[in-house]
Amino acid sequence: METVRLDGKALAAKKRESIREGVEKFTAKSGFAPGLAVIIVGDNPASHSYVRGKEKACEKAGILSEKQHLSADVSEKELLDMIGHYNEAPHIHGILVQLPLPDHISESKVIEQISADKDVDGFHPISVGRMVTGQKTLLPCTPAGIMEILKAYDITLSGKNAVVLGRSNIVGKPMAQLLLNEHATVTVCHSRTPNMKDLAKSADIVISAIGKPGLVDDTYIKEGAVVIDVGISRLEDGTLTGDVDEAAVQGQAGHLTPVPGGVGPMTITMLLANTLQAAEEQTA
Ligand SMILES: NC(=O)C1=CN([C@@H]2O[C@H](COP(=O)(O)OP(=O)(O)OC[C@H]3O[C@@H](n4cnc5c(N)ncnc54)[C@H](OP(=O)(O)O)[C@@H]3O)[C@@H](O)[C@H]2O)C=CC1
Ligand SMILES: Nc1nc(=O)c2c([nH]1)NC[C@@H]1CN(c3ccc(C(=O)N[C@@H](CCC(=O)O)C(=O)O)cc3)C=[N+]21
Repeated sequence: METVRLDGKALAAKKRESIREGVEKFTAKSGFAPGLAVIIVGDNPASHSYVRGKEKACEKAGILSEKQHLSADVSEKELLDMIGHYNEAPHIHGILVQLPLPDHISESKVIEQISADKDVDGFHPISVGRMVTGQKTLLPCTPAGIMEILKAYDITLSGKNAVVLGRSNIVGKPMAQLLLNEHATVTVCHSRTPNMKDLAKSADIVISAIGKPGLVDDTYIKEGAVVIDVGISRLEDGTLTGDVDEAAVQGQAGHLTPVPGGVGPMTITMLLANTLQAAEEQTA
């Protein structure tokens, strides 16, 4: 069978245009632009490259972005104080602290310090609680972006078997929850799952968020299944690659997101959407 490529990049371009129009209306009405504070700690090149991508996207959408670069040995208190400052800043509607953080800083303390109203990553326990109970909230960008891809390609979720590979707080767990909210039957696999391949092979939808290049080949995929590749790894030659062995699943999968050009561009798009949503809610 022909594998349909799920073009996250093209969908992201379309959505960003409509977000740009929403931002323009917001700015005309309120007299100020939506504002995003991005805090990055340390000198991890991958993190800096993602943050550059976010800033560029904000600029194109008309969102004000304010970057704070802290050194890797900054104290936890200093970071918490900076977040406290942005919680009170009227020109900032969204706060993002780029992960991972250095080991001496508690990720959960930092996330809880962000005001839930400004939690554009959707990682705060209040946001997570609202998501789990099906209330309106700011949703985590990567899983929300994947839901938009599935919707844009009319992929039915209700009654389908979905298998999520990975159980991180930022991708795997919220992904499973959003699929469940749309009435899929969801299985979550992780490093202690003995029969991950069999579980994946039985699924209508496989979402891989592990970070192991090429792990998912045709032996994991049922004929016609929808395959979403969240993984991003940089190979020695500098190229980016996903968890899915694209050549192996070609012709076996019904649908497949490429890496790059699949989930990644939609993650940034949902960050823009969340920042606009947060600004609208804070000024309503
Ligand atoms: N496209 C995008 O927008 C984004 C992409 N990413 C990418 O997605 C990938 C996952 O990110 P993230 O969730 O933050 O990663 P984490 O490292 O936090 O989580 C990885 C998960 O994979 C599981 N795992 C690791 N090895 C195996 C294995 N051999 N078999 C089964 N399960 C395994 C781990 O299990 P356990 O819990 O038992 O340790 C864990 O649950 C990375 O490549 C990351 O770069 C991340 C965010 C956004
Ligand atoms: N607080 C926080 N929020 C995050 O959302 C967050 C984070 N920390 N830490 C790291 C991960 C990773 N992440 C990506 C965002 C965009 C692309 C992306 O745009 N990828 C492009 C390629 C980009 C390139 O060429 O470098 C693509 O897949 O096509 C990828 C990964 C967000 N994350």
